[in-house]
Amino acid sequence: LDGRVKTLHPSIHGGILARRDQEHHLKALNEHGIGTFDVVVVNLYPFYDKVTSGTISFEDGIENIDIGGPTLIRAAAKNHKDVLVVVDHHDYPSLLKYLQEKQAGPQFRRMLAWKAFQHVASYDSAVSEWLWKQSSGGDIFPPSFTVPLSMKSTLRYGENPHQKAAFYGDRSLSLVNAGGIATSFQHHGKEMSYNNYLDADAAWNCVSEFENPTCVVVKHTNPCGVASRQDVLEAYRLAVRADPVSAFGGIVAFNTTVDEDLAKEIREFRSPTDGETRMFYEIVVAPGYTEKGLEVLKGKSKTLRILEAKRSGKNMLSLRQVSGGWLAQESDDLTPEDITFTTGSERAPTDSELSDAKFAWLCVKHVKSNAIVIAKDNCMLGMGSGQPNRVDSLRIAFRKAGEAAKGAALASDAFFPFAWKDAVEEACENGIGTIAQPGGSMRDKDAVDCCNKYGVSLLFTGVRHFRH
Ligand SMILES: NC(=O)c1ncn([C@@H]2O[C@H](COP(=O)(O)O)[C@@H](O)[C@H]2O)c1NC=O
Repeated sequence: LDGRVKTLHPSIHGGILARRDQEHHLKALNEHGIGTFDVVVVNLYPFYDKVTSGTISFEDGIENIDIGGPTLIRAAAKNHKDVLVVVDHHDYPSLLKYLQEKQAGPQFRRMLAWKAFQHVASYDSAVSEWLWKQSSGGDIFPPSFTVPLSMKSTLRYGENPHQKAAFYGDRSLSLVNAGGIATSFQHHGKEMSYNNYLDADAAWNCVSEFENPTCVVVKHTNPCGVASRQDVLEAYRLAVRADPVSAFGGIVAFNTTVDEDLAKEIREFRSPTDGETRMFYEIVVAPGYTEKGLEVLKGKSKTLRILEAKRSGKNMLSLRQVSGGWLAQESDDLTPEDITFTTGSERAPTDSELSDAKFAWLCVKHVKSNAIVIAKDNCMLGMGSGQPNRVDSLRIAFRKAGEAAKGAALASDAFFPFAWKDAVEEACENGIGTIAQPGGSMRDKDAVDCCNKYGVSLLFTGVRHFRH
């Protein structure tokens, strides 16, 4: 059958599966003239590499599904008491040692068997994911699926030092060119911590949204400074100035290559709070570094983590754990280009107000709900995040923005419920120029009336950007 049935034979599988401590098993082998196998080493057809290396026909995909290999592996792993099974070249030295010393303890055998079944499960998950893609017409929610994870590193600790932690890479086919923090390269610095991964991910995803040279500063997964400028040095200074206290110890992300000048600025910039303290960051993330830029950024200190990342992919399946289960959703890929900003107030926004509103809207998407962002001239002036009510988030954003909020744009990640004295009124009283919000509240009209009273332009986006 064109080689489809080579090892699927009783002479082979009998020799692997026969229990050496069972007289009748050995007798049966003898009767059929079958010998025993002590070691099974298998390299499976490279299905993963084949189906991820560009276009491959459905027929070629099918032919690359290994059947004999996994069958050998499973048989040997089941009978690991008598047969050593090796699927990973890293285990060749220990195997060699066994072959020389002719002894392998039960723990070593069980470890090989564990690895064998894990290897086959991961292989099958790729085959199954591929077949789902071929058969589901684009449905990203299979009724069941297996996520192939492999450990990238153990971590010193988790969110807190009393929690053990590790970092796993996801080998799902859909993520093969997905980029993002999980596949970033660390040029320099201390080992990444659990919280570092979360923060770097938030910073990288946010900065990747912007087309113009942009700097995003993240603290505890929230962007606390964002600025876009043709001159990225200026973008960096503005992003830090938005909230220098929070930026201290934060993560700084750029969507442009970091060169010598920018690296010097990152290293030398003094905190705008006192003009003296040199800013300190946990991580710098960028799509690339010039040789000199990297050298300057490394400096004398060994601590600053320097990551080089590729743009995170779109159309991702986003998974999140709850106790006893996982929630799955499409990633939030909407950009301002996908959104119609409809004027709801009597006064339409000026071009620059509309541009401010779009910038604020991009930022607010990355802030934890309830989220409010105040922005002007492609620069975040203040943000309020994670408050259980919108009014508090708004007050925090205004407090951070200060006087600069006058005439600026405010984005709210969800509609204003307009209960009690509402946030809209407070924003208008504070001199905001434009408000962008999804709309959809039963009391949208109150928000419109309020904006008309103050001459504020109000934009409805029709979509919201909750981030829990
Ligand atoms: N005591 C604190 O408030 C505090 N200690 C550490 N952090 C921040 O937590 C993050 C690092 O976490 P870890 O220490 O788990 O690697 C950094 O962003 C660091 O600046 C803190 N949070 C700062 O806002």
